[in-house]
Amino acid sequence: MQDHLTVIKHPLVQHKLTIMRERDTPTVVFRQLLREISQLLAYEVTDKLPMTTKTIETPMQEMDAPTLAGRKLALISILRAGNGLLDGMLELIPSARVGFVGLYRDEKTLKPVQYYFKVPDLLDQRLVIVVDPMLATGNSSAAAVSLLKEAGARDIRFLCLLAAPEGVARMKEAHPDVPIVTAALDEKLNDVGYILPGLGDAGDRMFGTK
Ligand SMILES: O=P(O)(O)OC[C@H]1O[C@H](OP(=O)(O)OP(=O)(O)O)[C@H](O)[C@@H]1O
Ligand SMILES: O=c1cc[nH]c(=O)[nH]1
Ligand SMILES: [Mg+2]
Repeated sequence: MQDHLTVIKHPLVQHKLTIMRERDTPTVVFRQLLREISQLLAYEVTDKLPMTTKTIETPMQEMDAPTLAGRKLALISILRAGNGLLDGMLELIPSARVGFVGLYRDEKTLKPVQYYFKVPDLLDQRLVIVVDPMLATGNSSAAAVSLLKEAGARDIRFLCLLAAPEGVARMKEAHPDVPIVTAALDEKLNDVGYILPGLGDAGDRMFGTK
């Protein structure tokens, strides 16, 4: 990936995102749409994976056919809301190793509080895709990426659903080497750190909490 920020404008992504944003969309629909969008976003965030060929036999003849070069992959979910993106991506990439970074935002300071960290080994040899639907201040994603770098990760991409300009700037400053893929770049944060127009609290909408 070359660009620091890639916004996926595919009609299916944008249509599903609009339904997710609507206040009255129920949890069951929100969750299903996040799963579907994650698979469309996975397509983009895994582009340019190294390929090789192998010789196969079709029913008609032998051919040299393209196949993944076996690059090791790790999907890292920032708990809790990251799990909504993770589930769909795992359906597409079932062999990926999976890690979890448990973080929540302190409502007053907007700083992340860590409560869990468990990641696959050999992170330095893997493409590491960090997933979290919301990039707001960027404090959570920047902290998660720092922890992953401390654990050895070198080739990292960040996948989210909505990004605020403030969060993109924060990530660019802290981790200019980490490309971001998102379905939308929204306008701004409100004075308590929520994305506008946004979709509200992704974790709450996904899990039916308040
Ligand atoms: O960019 P930031 O300002 O750090 O905000 C984004 C973070 O906030 C949300 O998590 P939250 O703290 O609500 O935890 P949850 O996933 O458990 O709901 C979201 O899923 C991100 O992790
Ligand atoms: O708008 C926001 C900001 C942070 N976390 C969310 O879930 N939503
Ligand atoms: Mg939340």
